[in-house]
Parts: sequence; C-alpha cells; structure tokens
Amino acid sequence: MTEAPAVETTQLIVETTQLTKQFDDQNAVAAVNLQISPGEIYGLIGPNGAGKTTLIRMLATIDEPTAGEIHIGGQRLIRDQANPSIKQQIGFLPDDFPLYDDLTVWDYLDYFARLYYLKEPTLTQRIQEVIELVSLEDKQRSPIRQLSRGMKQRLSLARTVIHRPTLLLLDEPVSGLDPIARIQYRQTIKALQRQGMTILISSHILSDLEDFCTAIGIMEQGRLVESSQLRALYGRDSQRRIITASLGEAAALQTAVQAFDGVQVCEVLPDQKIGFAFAGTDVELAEVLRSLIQSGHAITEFHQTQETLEDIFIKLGYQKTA
Ligand SMILES: Nc1ncnc2c1ncn2[C@@H]1O[C@H](COP(=O)(O)OP(=O)(O)OP(=O)(O)O)[C@@H](O)[C@H]1O
Repeated sequence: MTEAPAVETTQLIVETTQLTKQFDDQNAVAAVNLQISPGEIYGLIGPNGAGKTTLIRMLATIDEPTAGEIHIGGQRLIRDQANPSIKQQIGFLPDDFPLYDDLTVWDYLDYFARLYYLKEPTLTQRIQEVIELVSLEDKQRSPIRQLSRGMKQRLSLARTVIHRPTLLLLDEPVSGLDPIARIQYRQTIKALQRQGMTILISSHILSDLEDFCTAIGIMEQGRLVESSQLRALYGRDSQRRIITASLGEAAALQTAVQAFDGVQVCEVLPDQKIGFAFAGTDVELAEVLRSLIQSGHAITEFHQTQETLEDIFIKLGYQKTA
C-alpha cells in the first residue's frame, strides 16, 4: 500500500482566538483574532490607547488574558504556567526597556546570553554576531551610559534576539530616533527577517512600516479592525494619482483635466502643479496626455505617484495615528 503524500500546511507563528484583556470595566483588548504567518513583518498601528501594548504583552506571556486563546508556533499558551518552550521562541522588546548603564555593551549581552543558557564557544560567537547585526562593533567595550539613544535602542534589539527567537515582538522600537537612526534600524529589522524571524512591530511611524512590513493590522478601542497583507491593502484601496504641470496657468490646466472621463478629484497643489485621481486604463491615461498637448498645453510634467499608507488609512476612515 502506498502512503498518501503529506499535505504541506503552513503553521501560523501567531494565532489568537477571541483574545481579550479587561482592566477594571474596560476591554483594553476585545476579542482579537490575530493570525501571523512565518516570515511576516506585521505592523500594528492604532491611536494612543488602542490596545497595542496590551496585545503585545499578552503574546509575550507577560500579561495573562482575561479570555481567549494564544497559540505561538502551534503551541497553546497555558494559563498560570511557565510555558518555557514558548518563551524560548519569543524575543520581546518593550517600549521602556531598562539598560544597565555601568555595564559595557559586551558584558550586558554576555549577561543576557547566560540567562538563556548559552555556553562557550557559542556564547562568544553569538555575542559577536548580534553586535555586528546592530553595528556596535566600535562600542563593544564602552559602558552603556556613553551610548547615544539610537545606539541604546539597537543594543536593546541585540539583547532581544540573542537567543535566536523565532518570533520577535517589538513595541514602538523606533520612537525618538532621528531619521538616520531609523534607516539603520529598518535595515536591521529586514536583516532579522532574512534570518528567518517573524516580526510583530507596533509603531506610529507609518512611513517606516510601509518600507518593511508585509502585513498591517489596525487597532481601535481594543478591536483589530483591519488585518491584511500590505499588497492587498494597496490593491484594494489605492487609486492611481497623477501629478501634472504646464508652463501656463494652473487653473487653466485644472479645467482642461477635469473635462476627461475617469478624472475624479482634481486639485491645484501648493506648487502650482495639478494632482488628480484617475480611474481609467493606461490607454485612457495616455489619451489624456495626448489631448492636453494637442490642445496647446505646454506640459512640463506628467507622472504617477503611489498613495502612501497614511493616505490609505485616512481614506479607510481610521483615525490618523502619526
Ligand atoms: N495596567 C493597566 N491598568 C489599567 N488600564 C490599563 C493598563 N494598561 C493599559 N491600560 C488601558 O488599556 C488601554 C490600552 O492601552 P495600551 O497601552 O495597550 O494602548 P496602546 O495602543 O499601546 O497605546 P500607545 O500607542 O499610547 O502606546 C488604555 O485605555 C489604557 O489606559
């Protein structure tokens, strides 16, 4: 008898069912069904008080749910128990991570590596790896108090991944960082994903999230009101937007553009360019440009822009988070 071929199933890394956390008489997290697949970078957004930190803390096994279930890597989190094999899979970076100012970068990482029972020769090798990952090679013998805020954030991240977790939970890791430091941080997150980690990250900085997230969840008043692949979100709700300009009066160009079928919102932008949403095909768009030129408009610019994540959220009617 031949055996049936094994059906390959993708095990979710995070799965919650009706997950709820109540504080006093308020549901900080209300019946959340969250699913995160392996290799995702899942961005969690929502206004202050929406429940993001509370949700992440429950996934990190720091806080107990009031109701509902959590599965991490297919294993169910058992209430009131230590859940060591689940904890081993998780790296959690809270928004207010304390550092020990007097320790050097190396000694700090060494301390945490030993808490995870790392032993030589793996211990030294792993510390070197994470120091390289967060580009702190020059500072490895410096006391933590001498690091900049950005360096301290990167050190916290190094500590969080020292035991090679499969799931990384990052609660607003880039808050307070300058743009250069955020770029560096984004590169590190992408490197961790390439190494096979699944990442859940909360942030108010949507431009960062759209750079590296593969999926987005939106929380409002404890509920997960949206959860989808970033590409699907763009495909579903994004509209093509065209920017054009001419040597003539912006108002004259606006009037001409508005006359075409498929032009939906046409406005004069602060720099005297014209911006409009277009619902037609590429052929119809090419016709708009040809007709404008034929009717004497000296067009200097005509190109398409992608709506940002923030544009999409505002259009979906969610509260602006940034
Ligand atoms: N320990 C607590 N005791 C009582 N209420 C709490 C506690 N922790 C959180 N809350 C409440 O739960 C709700 C959700 O808070 P939470 O910190 O999870 O939101 P958040 O989305 O992370 O907000 P932010 O973007 O400001 O970090 C808020 O109304 C908050 O006041």
